[in-house]
Amino acid sequence: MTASGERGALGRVLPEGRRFLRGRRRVLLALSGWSLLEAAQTFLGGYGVARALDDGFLAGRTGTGLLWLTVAAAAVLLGGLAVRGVFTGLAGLVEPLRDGLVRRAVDQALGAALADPARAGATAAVSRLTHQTEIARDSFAGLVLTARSFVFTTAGALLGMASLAPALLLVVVPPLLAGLVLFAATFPPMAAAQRAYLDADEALSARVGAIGAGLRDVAASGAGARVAADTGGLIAAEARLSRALARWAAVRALALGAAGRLPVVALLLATPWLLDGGMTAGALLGALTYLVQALLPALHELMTAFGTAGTRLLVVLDRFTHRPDDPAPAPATAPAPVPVPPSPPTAAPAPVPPRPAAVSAPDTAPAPLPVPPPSASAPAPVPPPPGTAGRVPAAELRGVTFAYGPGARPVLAGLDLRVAQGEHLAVVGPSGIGKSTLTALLAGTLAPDRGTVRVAGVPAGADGPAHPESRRALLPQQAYVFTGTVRDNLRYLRPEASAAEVAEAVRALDLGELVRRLGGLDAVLDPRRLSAGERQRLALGRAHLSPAPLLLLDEATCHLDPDTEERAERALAARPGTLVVVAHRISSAVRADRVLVLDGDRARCAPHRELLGRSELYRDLVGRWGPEDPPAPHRPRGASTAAERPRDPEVTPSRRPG
Ligand SMILES: Nc1ncnc2c1ncn2[C@@H]1O[C@H](COP(=O)(O)OP(=O)(O)OP(=O)(O)O)[C@@H](O)[C@H]1O
Repeated sequence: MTASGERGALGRVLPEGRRFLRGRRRVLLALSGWSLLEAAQTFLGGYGVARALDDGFLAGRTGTGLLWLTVAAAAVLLGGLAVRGVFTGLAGLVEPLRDGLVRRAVDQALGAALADPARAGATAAVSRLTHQTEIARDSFAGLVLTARSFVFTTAGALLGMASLAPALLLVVVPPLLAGLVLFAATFPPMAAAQRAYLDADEALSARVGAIGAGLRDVAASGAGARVAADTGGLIAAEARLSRALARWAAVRALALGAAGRLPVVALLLATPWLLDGGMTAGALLGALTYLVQALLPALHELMTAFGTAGTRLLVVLDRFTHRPDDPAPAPATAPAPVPVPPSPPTAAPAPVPPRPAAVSAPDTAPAPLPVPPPSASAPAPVPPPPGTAGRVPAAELRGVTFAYGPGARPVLAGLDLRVAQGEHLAVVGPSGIGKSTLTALLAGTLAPDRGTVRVAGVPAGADGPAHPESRRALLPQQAYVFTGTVRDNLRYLRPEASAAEVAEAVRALDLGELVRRLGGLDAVLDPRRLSAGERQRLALGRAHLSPAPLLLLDEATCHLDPDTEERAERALAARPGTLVVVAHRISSAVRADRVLVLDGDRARCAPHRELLGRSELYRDLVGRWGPEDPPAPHRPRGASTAAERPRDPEVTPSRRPG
C-alpha cells in the first residue's frame, strides 16, 4: 500500500473507529481517570527526586530528602493501582471490538456465499474469522494501553519539568518532537509491507484450501510437482514479504534509538548553559528522571506498539470495513506473480490454457489449480507385445497387498485379478472396503506393498514406462474442470484431438445441450459456476477422448441421474478399450460383463446373475440398492469373447489378516 493507499485505509477505518469510541464514552472516561493517576505518579516521581536533592540532601537536611524520596516511592504504588484500573477498563473496549469483527466476518462470508455459492468455501474467510480477528483484538488492546500511557505520562513529565524549570522544556521538547516525526515517516511503508504480507497470507490460505479440495484430481492428473512448485512460490512470496516487514521493523528501531536518546544527549550538552542560568542540580536530576524513567519507556512502548500493532490494526480493520462487493483496495505491493517453473520437456511441454483476465478468480475465491495437460507429444498407447494381442490382460493384479502405512491393517491382501482387454468390470463392496484403493493401484498412483500391478502388460506405477496417462485414465468422484475453454477441458487428456473427435465425444456422451448452455466449445468455463454433475459430464467426455485403453471410473457418475449415468457408461464401454467402474448403483453392476465384489476374505468376481447365486454380500448389496429390472448385459465393441475373458477362479480371495 502506498502512502495514499494508507490514507485511503485510514479514511475508511477512522469514521467507524470514531463511531465505535463514541458509543463507549463511559469506558473511555474510566480509562482516563485511571490514567490521570498514572500521570500523577510520573509527576511525583521526578518532582520528588528533585526536591529530595535541592531541599534535602544538598541543603544538609537528610530527613527532608528521605521524605521526598518516600513520596517518589509512594507514587510508584499509586501507579500500580492505576495499571490495575486500566486493565479492568480495557476489557470494556477490546471485547466489543472483537465481537463486532467476528459478526462482520460471518456476515461478509455469508453474504459472499449467497451472492456466489461457488465461493461458499472461501478459506480467506477462515483466516479473517480467526487469525485476523485476534490480530485486531491484541493490536487494539496494545495500542490503547500504550497510547493512553504515552499521553498521560508525557503530560505528567512535561508538567513536572515545567514546574521545576521551564527552560528544561526548551532543551527536551525539540529532539522529542524530531524523534516522533522520524518515527511517523516510517509508518506508511511499514503499513504497506504489512498489507502485502496479509495479502500473501490470504492467497496462500486460499490456494491450500483449493489444493485440499482437489487433491485426488491433482494426484490422478500427475500434477503434484507442478502444484507443489506453484504453492512453493506462494510460500516463498510470503516469506519474502515477512522479511521485508522485518527490515522495516529494523529501520523503525533505529528511529526509536535516535528519538529516545537525543533528548538525554541534549540535556547533558545543555547542562553548563542551564547551570549558568541558575538551574539547580536537583532540577537537572529531576529532568533526567523524567526522561529516563518515564518519557523514554513510554516513547519506546508507543513506537513499538504503533510500529507493529498500529499498522497491523489498520490493515486488518480495513479488510473488515471494506465490503466484499466494494472495489478492492489494490495493494501496491501485492505478492509477485508466482513463478511456475517450466515443466521438463519430457513431462508435459504443452502449455496450460491461459486464464483470461475476465474470468480470473477474485482474491477471496480459491483459484482453480493449474494442472498441466498431458503432453500433446505423449507416446501413443503402448501396444501389447507382438504376438500377444488379445492375450495380454488389460490389467492384472498378482498377490497384491496394500496398507496405508507400515503398521496399518492391509486394505487389500493377496489379491489376484485379471481384467481382459475390452472387458467392462464393475467393482462393488461396502464403503471403506478398498474400491478406490484398487482403482488407485490400477492407475499406478499407489504402489502395492507386495505383489505386482500391470496395465497392458507393463508395471502400472513409477517403475513402469513414462506417460502412464497414455495407458490408463482415472476419473475420481470429484471431477476436475479448469478455467479454460470447453474444448480445452474436453481435450485435456488428448490435446491433439481433432474437431471431429471432439464432436463425436460430445455426441456419444450427449453433451450437446450442456455445451450449448455453456456458450459453445470456445466459451471459457468458470469452474465455480458448474454443478458437480456438469463437471462430471465434462470429465466423462474427456475420458471418452482419452487415448488410454483402460478407463477407471471411481464413482465418477455419482452426481448423475440414472439415465445420464447409463448413457455415459454405455458410451464409454462402447469405446475401444477396457472399462473398470466402481459402481454407484445396481444398474451399473448389471450392465457390466463381470462384477468384482470386494469383501475382505470373500472377494468374488463373476457376471451379475452368477454372483447373485454365489455371494451373500453381493445379494445383500443388491438388496440394499433396491430392486431394479436388470437390463441385458451390454457387449462392448471390441470386447473379448467369453473364452478370452477370465472367469471367477482368476480372482482369488483377498484376505485381510486379523
Ligand atoms: N490416504 C489414506 N490414508 C489412510 N487410510 C486410507 C486412505 N485412503 C483410504 N483409507 C482407508 O482405506 C480403506 C479403504 O478406503 P477406500 O477409499 O479404498 O474404500 P472404498 O471402498 O472406496 O470406500 P467408499 O465406497 O466409501 O469410497 C478405508 O478404511 C479408508 O479409511
